[in-house]
Amino acid sequence: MSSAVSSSPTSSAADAPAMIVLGLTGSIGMGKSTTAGMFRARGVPVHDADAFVHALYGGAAVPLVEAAFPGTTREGAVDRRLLGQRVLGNAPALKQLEEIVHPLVRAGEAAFLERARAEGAPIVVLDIPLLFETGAEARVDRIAVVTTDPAVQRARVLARPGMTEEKFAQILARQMPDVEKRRRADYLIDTGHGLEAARAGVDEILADLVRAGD
Ligand SMILES: CC(C)(COP(=O)(O)OP(=O)(O)OC[C@H]1O[C@@H](n2cnc3c(N)ncnc32)[C@H](O)[C@@H]1O)[C@@H](O)C(=O)NCCC(=O)NCCS
Ligand SMILES: Nc1ncnc2c1ncn2[C@@H]1O[C@H](COP(=O)(O)OP(=O)(O)OP(=O)(O)O)[C@@H](O)[C@H]1O
Repeated sequence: MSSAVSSSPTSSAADAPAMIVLGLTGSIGMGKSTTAGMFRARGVPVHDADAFVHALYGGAAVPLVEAAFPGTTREGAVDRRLLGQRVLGNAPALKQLEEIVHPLVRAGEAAFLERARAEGAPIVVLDIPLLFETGAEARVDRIAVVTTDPAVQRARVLARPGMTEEKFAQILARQMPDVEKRRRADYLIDTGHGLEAARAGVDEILADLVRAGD
């Protein structure tokens, strides 16, 4: 794990204590959600962009998605399998979907940050799969990249129900390569050595952030 950090945490109000925003990212199957859960278990508020999208697909995004991709919603909810079939491997369609979804995710993230600030949280985590790809670096103070060996990643992803080699390749093609993400990270969490090792990594990061906030 690298502890090299350059920027200092920022605060929206001059008299309020600074809240440190940690960006958490990683490619498909690297263990991002599991690691985000470890931050949550330590009492750190987490905003999970993938989970937020999934929730939107049972609410605000449904009419927008149905209008753009007719036949991909069922009984008032987006069918992610059908939608995935429509957009994965079709770059313009995926871009169109991202243009619908990403502003809603940004708004949800802003509301989350506002709530966390009001509650006086010292540290929060933004779990953003496309952190580097969408320029979200500018919205976080530090970046942790969840990573492991590509063979482990591959085995994990292909073990998922409904996952195929083709779908995996299509998603990977839309994500910045892991090696580049690692290069840009302030911290690395390797999920290839079990849950305890990853938890220890999470605790080291939190200790470092607490020092940075002092
Ligand atoms: C294509 C969809 C319907 C597939 O749904 P499904 O439940 O099968 O997959 P899930 O959402 O769990 O994502 C699987 C993996 O793909 C990654 N991923 C999702 N969307 C994208 C994307 N636009 N570009 C690159 N990777 C993506 C996720 O981070 C995750 O690692 C869904 O991922 C989606 O709606 N994506 C577009 C919205 C988006 O950009 N989400 C990313 C976070 S804001
Ligand atoms: N530290 C760890 N030790 C062992 N297994 C792990 C660890 N972290 C994650 N895993 C396993 O790896 C798999 C993928 O994890 P997870 O769902 O958290 O990945 P993800 O990066 O959020 O995936 P996606 O981006 O595709 O949603 C799961 O089966 C999970 O149990």
